[in-house]
Amino acid sequence: MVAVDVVVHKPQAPITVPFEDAAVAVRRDRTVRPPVVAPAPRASLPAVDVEPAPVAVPAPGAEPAAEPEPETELAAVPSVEEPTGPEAVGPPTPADADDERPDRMDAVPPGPVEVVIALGANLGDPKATLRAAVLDVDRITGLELTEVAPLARTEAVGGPDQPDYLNTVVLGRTTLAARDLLHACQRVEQRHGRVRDEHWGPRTLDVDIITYGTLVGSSADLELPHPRAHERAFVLEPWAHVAPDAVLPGLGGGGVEALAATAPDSDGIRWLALDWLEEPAGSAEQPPAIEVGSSPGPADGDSRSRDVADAGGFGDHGSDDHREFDDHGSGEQGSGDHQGIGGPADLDEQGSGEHGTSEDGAGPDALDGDHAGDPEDGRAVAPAVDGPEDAATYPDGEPQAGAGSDEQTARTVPPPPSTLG
Ligand SMILES: Nc1ncnc2c1ncn2[C@@H]1O[C@H](COP(=O)(O)OP(=O)(O)OP(=O)(O)O)[C@@H](O)[C@H]1O
Ligand SMILES: Nc1nc2c(c(=O)[nH]1)N=C(CO)CN2
Repeated sequence: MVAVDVVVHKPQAPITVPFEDAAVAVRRDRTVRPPVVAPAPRASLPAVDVEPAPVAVPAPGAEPAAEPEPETELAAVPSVEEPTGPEAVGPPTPADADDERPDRMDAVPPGPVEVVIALGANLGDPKATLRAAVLDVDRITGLELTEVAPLARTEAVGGPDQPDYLNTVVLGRTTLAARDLLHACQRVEQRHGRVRDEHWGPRTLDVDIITYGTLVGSSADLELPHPRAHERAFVLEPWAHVAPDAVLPGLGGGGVEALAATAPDSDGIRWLALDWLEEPAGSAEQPPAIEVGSSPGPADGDSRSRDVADAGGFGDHGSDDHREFDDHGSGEQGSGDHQGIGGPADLDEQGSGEHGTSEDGAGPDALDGDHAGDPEDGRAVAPAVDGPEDAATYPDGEPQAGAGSDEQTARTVPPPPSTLG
């Protein structure tokens, strides 16, 4: 506590009546403050018409302004940047970690914000899970997917010994606040039996928000961009295929294509598959919509095995035929014309890029002939990723449980993938 006592003695005051001393005492300390004002209510959904107050964004390189002394406990109204504008916010404050007050992660954006979401799985039937999960993510109220990246088979990074992962990313636009999007993604994880028990351990499904517009910020439960995205080829590589010009904002950020090439795990990208969203016939059950606006409840182990992955389940966006997705054109973040995905002709036209030759995975005999490239010219192949019944084959000939059955001869560089919407 800081306090001060001031005493003023006025024995020589020009007063005609005699007196000994006149003293005035003033005591001031900082514990007495104006009454506390209740925090602002949390932005609720789908109140997209609520305009958050802008937050001053320092110019790049500028010294942060000195913090003014807070006058009350009123929580600052959070801000979300324009999708294209710069945003820089400081590290989390103690308040972020200590309480549930709204922060910028709760701000409902004034307009749609472009987002990138990464999905990964290495337990159960990862391919089927990811297909279903993409549909589930697409059905999140307040989120519209625009692109689905190729499916990448990737060596596990960190954690215990575990099977390879299948990874992909989806691009979209959302009118949700960042934290509401996180909760919706966590509900998708839980639908697929996600249980958090081991750090970087194997999982049926992981859904991470990689970017939310250009928002750079951190709170106790959400950091944007994802703090490890810049060093994860298993995120960057599929992302770069649908948005080669994309830029990852924030510390360590940069051009996604360049980051993908230099990421420590770039050699762990075994292959990429194009037409992986195609579902075997006879699984057209429509999943319920993912609701948003509340925190996900505890994981429900019974909910994981729904077989929902019919391409028609993309709500209003698509149809059963992935080629129709292509015809809808790519989103702003996407990469243009990519008709006829998965066919060898497309691959020949577009070349095989840096991963063109075959060195790991099964031999060409293991591939569906419709999708295999020409093994003689060393070009990339775009594998069919059809049924889980296909035998997994690895360089050492040993099947592995985790990443399913989508093997091929090479790490591949396919043409751009499915476009939704
Ligand atoms: N951008 C983000 N996307 C998803 N979760 C995030 C993000 N930032 C922070 N988190 C928090 O991270 C917590 C742990 O997430 P999770 O268990 O998926 O981590 P992980 O997948 O094992 O590791 P990693 O975060 O390295 O991918 C979540 O409960 C969530 O609150
Ligand atoms: N290849 C790969 N490795 C990982 C992944 C992942 O999705 N793919 N996720 C992790 C924790 O999120 C840790 N390691």
